[in-house]
Amino acid sequence: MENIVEFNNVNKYFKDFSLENINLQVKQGQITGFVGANGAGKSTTMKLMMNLLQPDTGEIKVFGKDYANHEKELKERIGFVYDSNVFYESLNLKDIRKIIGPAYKNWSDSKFYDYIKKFELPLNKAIKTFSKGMLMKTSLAMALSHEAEFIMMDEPTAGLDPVFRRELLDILKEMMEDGRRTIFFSTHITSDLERIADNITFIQSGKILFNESIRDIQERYALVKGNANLINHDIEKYFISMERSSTEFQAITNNAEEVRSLLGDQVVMEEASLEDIMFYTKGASRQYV
Ligand SMILES: Nc1ncnc2c1ncn2[C@@H]1O[C@H](COP(=O)(O)OP(=O)(O)OP(=O)(O)O)[C@@H](O)[C@H]1O
Repeated sequence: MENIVEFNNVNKYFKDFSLENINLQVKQGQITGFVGANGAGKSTTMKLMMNLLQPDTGEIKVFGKDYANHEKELKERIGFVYDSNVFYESLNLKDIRKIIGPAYKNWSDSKFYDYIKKFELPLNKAIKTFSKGMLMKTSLAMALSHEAEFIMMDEPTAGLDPVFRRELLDILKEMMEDGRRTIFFSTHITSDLERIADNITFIQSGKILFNESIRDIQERYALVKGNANLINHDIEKYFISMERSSTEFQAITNNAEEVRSLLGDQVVMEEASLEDIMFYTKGASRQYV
């Protein structure tokens, strides 16, 4: 499978924060969810992906090409979807089409009008009257109208009501059906990931903790429960977090296969939710990752 984005040993230093040695691949034809706590470095990583920031060291390639020599082509192929209004507030969608359309080689007016209709957006109303969800759909319609193959979104569902959120996720899923597009989006909402993501990239304090398919993550991690007398140093090293009383323990492992082979029927193993995995991995990362 082709990588749409590749970060190779990327470092970016700010005064009080740095992205450290980022190695990251975004796979073609898939939806990757980008998660991490507030301030972990998600927006900074996405700005690097769009060339709004440049790395201090390391290499970034998009569609196998660098920005230094292919900026215009890459910008044509990428759609950045956001929920804030970057246009004059009094403009409507018809005005915006006239400004944005000519900027893109592959712009299609008919696609634009199709999406506006599909997303039930008003053509003649000023943008300042749009809700957050409508702005998100506007931005998505723009990206799809210039045939963006790689769609990047910074927290697309934050602040949307549950009905609208599900509608937007369904639109994203539908967009993926012809297999030509790739989506990379940041979110704090794990149910969004469970609904649509194929892969998860997890960043913490400027470092990537994992970048894997959801299926692999769910196979690798498990909740383990059992009698406290089963715990010894050899077992404990497979746990990224553990709570223990004098009689029982409950732990989370990132090596379910090994724990199963060591403890088998003596313990109960259950699927860990993404929320559990992120919560416990975060706490454990200083020690184990
Ligand atoms: N231009 C800049 N100059 C200096 N520091 C910066 C700059 N941009 C971001 N930072 C710092 O980098 C850190 C990471 O910020 P970033 O916006 O990438 O996090 P995030 O994961 O997107 O957070 P959130 O989920 O809250 O949006 C923060 O501590 C922020 O203050």
